[in-house]
Amino acid sequence: MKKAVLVLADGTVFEGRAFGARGETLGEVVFNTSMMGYQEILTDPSYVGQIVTMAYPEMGNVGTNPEDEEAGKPHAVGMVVRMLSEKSSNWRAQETLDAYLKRHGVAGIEGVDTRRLVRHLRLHGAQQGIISSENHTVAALTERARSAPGMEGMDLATGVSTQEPYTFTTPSQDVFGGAQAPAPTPRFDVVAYDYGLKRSMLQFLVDEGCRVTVVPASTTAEQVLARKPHGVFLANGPGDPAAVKGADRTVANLLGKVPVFGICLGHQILALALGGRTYKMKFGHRGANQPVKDLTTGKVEITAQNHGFAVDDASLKGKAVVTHINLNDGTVEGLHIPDARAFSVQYHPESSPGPHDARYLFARFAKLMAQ
Ligand SMILES: NC(=O)CC[C@H](N)C(=O)O
Repeated sequence: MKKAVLVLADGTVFEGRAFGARGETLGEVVFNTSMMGYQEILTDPSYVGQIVTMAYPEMGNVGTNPEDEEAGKPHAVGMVVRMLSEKSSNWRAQETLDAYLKRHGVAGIEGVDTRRLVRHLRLHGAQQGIISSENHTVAALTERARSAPGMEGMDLATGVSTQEPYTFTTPSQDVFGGAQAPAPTPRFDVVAYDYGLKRSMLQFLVDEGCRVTVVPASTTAEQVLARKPHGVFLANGPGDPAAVKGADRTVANLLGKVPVFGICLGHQILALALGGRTYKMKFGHRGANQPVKDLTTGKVEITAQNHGFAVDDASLKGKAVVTHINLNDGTVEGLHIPDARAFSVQYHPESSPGPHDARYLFARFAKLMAQ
């Protein structure tokens, strides 16, 4: 295999071998502690502009398949792994991870001391970096990574959002049982803002009896209200929430008029709509093992997460109730605005990949719409 390097903006170098597409890729280097689900992670549009390091040491052993795609293609711009499994060993596998990334033009590096890399990012923060299998000097690569703009101020959601509205009616799939569960008869019309959404979120909404209309991020509140929806869903997405053009004002104009449920970027935008502030975290939360406490019940959920920004609790000035916190660092994980029939979570109740502890939140949204 061809030699490759990962060079961070602070000049740290990691050597390894190229896999996936050859060449060079630049992005924010982040780490994910999930042991499985690399295909769902790679295809999650929230990873636009990011190179994902998988902390778990062996990747690629179940190959890739058409059902585990969260969007039509991988959105992460690069992948860093300790050991790449050359063989796919799973009844659903259709392509190796290497061939899959090659086909989609995504560069990877394997054989990297990912334990050192993760510790480095944890200590010094997520930062821009380059994977390269071309023979450039480390100094040149460092300089390029150093001068690349960071995530702050980046409106990446508008770029990945759908151009046209569309209807989504597919329920979640039972990959073990083979056939799909029949979709329940729709009871609710839901408008879903696409900031870079994962398909499984829509499937779980359909499972709860929602007829989902997905709309572009730039859709105005008036256009949405004209559809007379029972509820509005704010999806996840890449980049800086504060940079998503007009999103805070749009959501502010929806609050109080229709039930709202937000996930991740959607949660952050909901906070901005209330006049709150979001900030860039040092290295974020990415993985399938983040403990979150529901302050209203005292219950702890193990959650899937993927975010690099967070809501500043103090900036909300009591306009929302903080319902959930992260038990690792105390950051805000959930909000409730009782007067406006709106709630949101920073984590991913659809998981995909990850534990199913929080899937009840889709039912909570349905209950809110039924009232
Ligand atoms: N998954 C998401 O929606 C991520 C939201 C935002 N881009 C962040 O990194 O915090």
